[in-house]
Amino acid sequence: MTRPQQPEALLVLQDGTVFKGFALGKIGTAGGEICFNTGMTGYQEIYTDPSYFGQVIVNTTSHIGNYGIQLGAEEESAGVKIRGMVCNFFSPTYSRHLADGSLQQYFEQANIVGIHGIDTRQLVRYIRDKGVMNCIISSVILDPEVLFAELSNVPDMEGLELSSEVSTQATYELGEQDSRFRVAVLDLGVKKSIIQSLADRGAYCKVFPAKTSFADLHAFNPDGFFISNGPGDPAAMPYAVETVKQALDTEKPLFGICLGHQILSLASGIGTYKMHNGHRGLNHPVKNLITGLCEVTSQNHGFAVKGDEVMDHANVEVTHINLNDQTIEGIRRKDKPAFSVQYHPEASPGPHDSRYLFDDFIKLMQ
Ligand SMILES: NC(=O)CC[C@H](N)C(=O)O
Repeated sequence: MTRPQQPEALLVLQDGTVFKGFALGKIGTAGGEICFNTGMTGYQEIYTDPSYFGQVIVNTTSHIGNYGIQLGAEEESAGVKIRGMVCNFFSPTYSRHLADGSLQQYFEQANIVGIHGIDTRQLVRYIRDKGVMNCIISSVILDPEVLFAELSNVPDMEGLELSSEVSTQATYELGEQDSRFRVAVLDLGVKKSIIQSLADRGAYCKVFPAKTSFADLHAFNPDGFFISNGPGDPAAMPYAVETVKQALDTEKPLFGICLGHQILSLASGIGTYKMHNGHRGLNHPVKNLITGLCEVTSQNHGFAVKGDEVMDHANVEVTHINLNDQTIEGIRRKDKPAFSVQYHPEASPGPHDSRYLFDDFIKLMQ
């Protein structure tokens, strides 16, 4: 079978390594932090997850685009949040009768630049060994040296505050108004399926912009606080740390996911650090140290909380650890009704092993 002529594209890494491939999505140039996700499915949920804002995603699954896209149902936020995409085989056509369109059109409309025809096994092994770095993709600048020079304009993820760029601008509500539980959701880049998981369990959620003051959250008279996932470096978010500190003082239940877990840790005096490579995929094994059971989890994070500082903390205990690298995956406060996990119990996409955490939060509010 002969393929139609495709526009060429280049991927250049921060250390100067060049990969050649073909353009997908919009013709253009895009740079960001290069991250790989090993999930076998759920590409649209990944691309619309606000936690990926500013990042170029390498999908290690070799076929991308083949089941098209669905508007609404498979979107974790209003529109695509990633900066760019890299894959092996990109399918411009799709076969699924429920799809609303092709991934190619979806990316074109969202101005997303991508590259395919890349040996993603080679690329992932490379960045796995060298560690996380920035990259740039282009289907218009095809001189590697010129493109490499453009890379210096891509900001470093470390120290970058991004939540306020993806958070809601105005408050909104979800769930039944006369519900037994009112939850104040601090939106640091929240995924839709997380708010839905709370609403499905009978919580009436009011979602607040990232930089909302504690006083405004408190004015909603919530039964509990939820601190969401989101992009960027948690250490660059003193405003959210301050809000969480004040929320803890109320002695009301507080639950954090991913970035929310990192913010709860910072508010408890535990530091965070940038990992050599993040955890991004659907099959990360986590051990629950309270029950002794293992969970298969969905993950997406590039920062983590400092293990030794958790261990030494008088009022914080480790509840979950990652069985691949022993990093901290969950904590709880001994002196407050507050807990958090580094991974994604809403698991959209992903396994459902960890959904009990939403039930635990509801029970704490009872
Ligand atoms: N999914 C998230 O909330 C990610 C948190 C944070 N931005 C990190 O990369 O570690």
